[in-house]
Amino acid sequence: MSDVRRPTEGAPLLSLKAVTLQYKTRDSLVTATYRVDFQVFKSDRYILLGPSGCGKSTILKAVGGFIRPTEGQILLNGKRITRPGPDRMMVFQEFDQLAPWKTVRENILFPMRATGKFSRAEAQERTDHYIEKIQLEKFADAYPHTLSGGMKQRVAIARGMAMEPDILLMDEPFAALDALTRDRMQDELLRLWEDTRVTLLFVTHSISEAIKIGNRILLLSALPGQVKAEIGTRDNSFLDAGLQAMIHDILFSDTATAAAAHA
Ligand SMILES: Nc1ncnc2c1ncn2[C@@H]1O[C@H](COP(=O)(O)OP(=O)(O)OP(=O)(O)O)[C@@H](O)[C@H]1O
Repeated sequence: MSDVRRPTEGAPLLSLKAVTLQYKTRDSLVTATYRVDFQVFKSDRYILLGPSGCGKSTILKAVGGFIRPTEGQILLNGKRITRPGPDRMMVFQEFDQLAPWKTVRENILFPMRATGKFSRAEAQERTDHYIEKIQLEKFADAYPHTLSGGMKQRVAIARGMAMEPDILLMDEPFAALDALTRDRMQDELLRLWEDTRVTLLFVTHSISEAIKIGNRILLLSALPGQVKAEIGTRDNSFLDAGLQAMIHDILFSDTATAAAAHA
């Protein structure tokens, strides 16, 4: 498959500028990320990679508009994010993210109609298109509890993509799947991306998944998450053991590293 690199021109779609994210509880203050900077361009498959608890999901929640930075700015298309919106769809790790009382078809259709972004006819057409893309035609009228974990994740991805968001936020969407299904789902996501060129912001703590899915990878340090490096990948770089070793070294070294490039 062809790779999309960071465009050398044009404004970024998403910018995080010195973003500090904190959780304040009655008796504690957790700093999840400290002054994180990065930019995502249209059609990037941008990966947030780092050890457990380094604030990856918290960054995704902040881009989703669910929490506000204590310090810094998050801009989408040059505008500050202040609340959730249909321009940012989310796919979670959990299999229970679909509405259990709605069929596959209704789950995919619902956000398109609820937000009024698409007419009834357009929404129906887009639903059929995505059901075909994820090869669940036979399950279009099935309820989520009758689907496997992988099938549910395909529906959640189709629902997100069908909305044509500016950016699709994916929080370890394949982490709860068995290794074989996970591998297939990664291939399927890349196929869907080829069709849609949707911008992805994808969280994982798997180095191999990051290299396979991403065209750009942000490496974060342990809590509080700080940027250690940013790496660009190339076609078939998931076969590149050297890249895996380099990422491992950067992630687990003590010193912060300046942005690294993998030509
Ligand atoms: N609602 C919350 N209240 C208080 N602290 C929280 C809350 N959610 C997360 N945290 C803390 O913020 C830090 C970052 O959590 P976050 O879930 O963003 O990490 P992560 O990198 O996504 O981890 P993982 O890879 O394990 O999912 C952790 O120390 C976590 O305990």
